[in-house]
Amino acid sequence: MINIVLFGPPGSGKGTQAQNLIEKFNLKQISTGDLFRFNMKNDTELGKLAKSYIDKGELVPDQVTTDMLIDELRKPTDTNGFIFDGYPRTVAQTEALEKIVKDELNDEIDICLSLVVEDKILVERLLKRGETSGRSDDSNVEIIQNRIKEYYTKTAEVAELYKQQGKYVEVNGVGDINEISEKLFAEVEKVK
Ligand SMILES: Nc1ncnc2c1ncn2[C@@H]1O[C@H](COP(=O)(O)OP(=O)(O)O)[C@@H](O)[C@H]1O
Ligand SMILES: [Mg+2]
Repeated sequence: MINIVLFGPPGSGKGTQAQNLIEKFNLKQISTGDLFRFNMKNDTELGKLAKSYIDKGELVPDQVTTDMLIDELRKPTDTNGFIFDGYPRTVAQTEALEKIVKDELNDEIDICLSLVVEDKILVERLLKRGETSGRSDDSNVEIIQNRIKEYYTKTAEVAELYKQQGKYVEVNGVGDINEISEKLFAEVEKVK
């Protein structure tokens, strides 16, 4: 089993790179953002709750997000491992994930791959994605700025925890998508 945390600010390319990692290593992606969007589209109770945060560019509370992640992880699947995309986003979630992976998979996180992209490029990418994604949180600059602010105030410190464990690797997220993937593949190969 190989378990990867894909880390980085909104728009850094986590979703894009997760697709390539899945194909390369036969992994299952667990994207908390995608799971919330699925629930919002289907207008579930969870979706309605999530929407009240996501539309403002805020993080959904830890407990709600973690419960949803556990449900997803418990679904039977034939996989070589997991890519966690968009989770953990807080210190509490990082601690929760360590416990979940141990309890549910009898395993641990092998590596935290962090995509580094400057803010100006993030905003450009997210506005462009908003033209076609229909995502309410990509629709205007204020919401996007708030998401980036949430990242720096609540999420960036997650990196420190993985650094302390010697599991943190930064990769430049600007440039050709396949070249970035190759760099990520090489880092995964080292811990596989
Ligand atoms: N290396 C890259 N170069 C240019 N654009 C990119 C790159 N990686 C991703 N993008 C674009 O940036 C936007 C955000 O990417 P995405 O993978 O959805 O990021 P995240 O999941 O981290 O929010 C998308 O529109 C995507 O097409
Ligand atoms: Mg994403």
